[in-house]
Amino acid sequence: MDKVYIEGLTFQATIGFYAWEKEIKQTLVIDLAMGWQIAPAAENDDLSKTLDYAEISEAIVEFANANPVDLIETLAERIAAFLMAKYHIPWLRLKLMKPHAVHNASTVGVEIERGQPLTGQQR
Ligand SMILES: Nc1nc2c(c(=O)[nH]1)N=C([C@H](O)[C@@H](O)CO)CN2
Repeated sequence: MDKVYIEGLTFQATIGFYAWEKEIKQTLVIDLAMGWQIAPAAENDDLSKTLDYAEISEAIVEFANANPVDLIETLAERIAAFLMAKYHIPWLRLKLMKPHAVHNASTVGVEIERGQPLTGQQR
């Protein structure tokens, strides 16, 4: 299956279970792989036939800031559902990290896979 990637998308958002976390913004980092048939875009050299990683990166940051939640699990699920619906993405793997949450860990996070990978016939 072909994929379009965004790795290390780093941004600030309000996220966290504790009251003090609702008053600040914290760093989040996303790695995202999206199943997509890239041949039509390549054949026509046409951005409109693929997933625009620049547009999607902006959409993720806007969505995260418009939808503050407690848990990174909740944000990961909501971003996945939002992207799949808006961009008709059949399958994605999303890793959401909160690097400064645990002082003696380099990062913490969740990783989810949603949807169905494209089969050979759909490629
Ligand atoms: N599995 C999770 N564990 C924790 C989360 C979370 O979102 N998922 N969040 C917190 C706090 O918000 C933490 O980041 C503050 O130190 C704790 N554990």
